[in-house]
This record gives sequence, C-alpha cells and structure tokens, in this order.
Amino acid sequence: MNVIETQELRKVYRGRAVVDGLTLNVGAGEVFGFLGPNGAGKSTTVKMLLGLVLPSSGQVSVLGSSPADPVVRARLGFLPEQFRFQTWMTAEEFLNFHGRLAGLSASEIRARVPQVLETVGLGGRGREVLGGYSKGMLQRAGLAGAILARPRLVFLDEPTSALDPIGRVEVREIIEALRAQGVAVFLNSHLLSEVEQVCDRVAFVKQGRVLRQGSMRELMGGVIPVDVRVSHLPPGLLDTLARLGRIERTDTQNPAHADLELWLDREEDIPAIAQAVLGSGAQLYALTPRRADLETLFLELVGHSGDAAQVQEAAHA
Ligand SMILES: Nc1ncnc2c1ncn2[C@@H]1O[C@H](COP(=O)(O)OP(=O)(O)OP(=O)(O)O)[C@@H](O)[C@H]1O
Repeated sequence: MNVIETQELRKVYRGRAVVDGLTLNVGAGEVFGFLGPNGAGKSTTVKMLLGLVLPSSGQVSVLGSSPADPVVRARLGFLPEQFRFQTWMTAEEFLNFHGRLAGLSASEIRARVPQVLETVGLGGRGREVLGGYSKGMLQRAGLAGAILARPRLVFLDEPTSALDPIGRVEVREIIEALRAQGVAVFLNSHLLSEVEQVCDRVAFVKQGRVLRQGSMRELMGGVIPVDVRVSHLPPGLLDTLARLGRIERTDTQNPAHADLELWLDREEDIPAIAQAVLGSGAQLYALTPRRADLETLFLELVGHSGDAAQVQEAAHA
C-alpha cells in the first residue's frame, strides 16, 4: 500500500502556481527524499500532505485517506524546518503535551517519553527547559516529538540543519531504525550526500513539478562524470572533448595544469578522452571517472536554467 499518493496536485498563491501538477507515490516503510532548489514548492507540498494547506486542485491521499482526517493525522509525525517551541516548558513537558494532543494515554506517555528522549540523544536532559537548549538540542527535541506517538509516516523537513556531524549520523540511524519498523519517512533535505545514503527513492522537483523520481539505482544510471587533468589546453582539444561529452567545468587557474569535468553518456568513451588529450600534444595527469552522485544529478536536472547561484547554494547547503 502507498502511504502517500498525489495526483496533479496544485497550489496557487496570488495567481501563481507554486505546486503545479505534482504526482507522486510513497510506499509503506519507504524512505523518500524530496529534493529541489529553494522555492521549488517542497514545504507547500508537505503542508498539503499534512492537511495544513488546502490544495487548489488535484488529489491527495495519505495513509489511504484525506490528511484532514483526524485518524490519519494521529498517525503522522512532523518535524518542521522552522521549529519554535514553548521556551518555558521542559522537554518532558513538551513531549507530554504532544503525547496528549496525539491521543496517547497517560501510561503510554510515561513509558514513551524517556524512550524517545534516549533515541534522539537527550537522555537525562528532559527536565531542562527548552529555552536553555542549543539549536541542535531543540532539533533533537522536535524529532522526539515527531516520533513520539509511533507514527506510520514521518515528515522530516531539513532534520539535520542544526546538527553537528555526530548528530547527523545519529539522525540517519534513527531514520534507518524507523524504516526497519516499517515506518515511512518523507525527507526534505538539501544535504544530498545524506539523502543518498538513507533514501530508497527520490523525487526532484522544480517550480512545483516532479522532474524525475525513482530509486537511487534508477536515478544513478545516467551520466558518468569524469575528472580530467591535463598539462595545458592546446587549441582544438576542448572542441574534440566536447564531441565526446558535455564539458561541465574548465579550470585553468593553476599555471601547472588545467582541470576539466566532462559528463559522458557511455563508459566506452573514456579511452577516447585519453587519446584526444595525447593526440593534442598535452600531457595527461589524471583521468578519473566518478560514480554519478545525487549532487551531479541535481545540478544536471535543475541547475542549468534559472538561478545557478541559488541552485549551487541549495546543493551545497
Ligand atoms: N502562504 C504563502 N503565500 C504566498 N506565497 C507563498 C506562500 N507559501 C509559499 N509561497 C511561495 O511559494 C513558493 C514555494 O515555496 P516553498 O516554501 O514551498 O518552497 P521550498 O521548495 O520549500 O523552498 P526552500 O527550499 O527554500 O524551503 C515560493 O515562491 C514562496 O514564496
């Protein structure tokens, strides 16, 4: 069963479609990465999936029903990107409050709160007020709130933005543990290397539309980026290389050598790069095919029209 199904979902703000015919499916127990540049409509989509924003048109089904259904909502977890908590509450009070809102019994709350605090790395810190928490601790507290009521589907919007590298690994482990329990995770993140490690499937969105979606394996099948280092660039070499693939980057800053990045469609073209370089009279210092990664794919899909600086920022944030 799919835990999320949308058909031609649209949201129009002031005459502008910010989500524009978005169709996607997320399966039970799947970790799904939802990626796109700033302003692509990701948060608006998440809000529609949570029933917080009404679609202008299209269909949305979450856990087999409408996200406005209170029974569905009780089975959803959500960590928003901009988390703001009641600073006067302790973490335990905050979680008790959320547990009551989610319909947990008093005994469930008593058992569950220390468990989730432990899971997110806040064991022993539950009696401190949230006002005294660091940003990373607040994000951990928010994550504890999102998984408290044993949801079937958890939305995590940039869940590691405030965390140090250890915290990021811990969150990845939490996501993997959720998947092992059959809980689906809908992950919004600009940290593509993280997404790559944890997601089963990914959708790239731009201007409110899905550009491509698929498993990591399906998505990775495309281009082969190749790094090339040569002594210099004799006339004509770039033209020859451009016939083999797309020249993505040329760096001639260093007088000792020039660096190029070429995107090939076929592995069989790699030897032809060496022949082209040597035939031009340049020396070949390095020829390194890389496994296509999500960042490469992201830049390929969304980075070549629109604001390149913004896309770069999104990809490297
Ligand atoms: N309540 C609103 N009223 C008017 N415009 C809105 C509203 N909410 C979002 N938008 C606009 O919709 C577009 C998509 O915004 P959204 O927050 O969904 O993008 P995003 O993909 O989550 O971006 P980011 O990666 O920067 O968080 C933006 O241009 C934004 O200004």
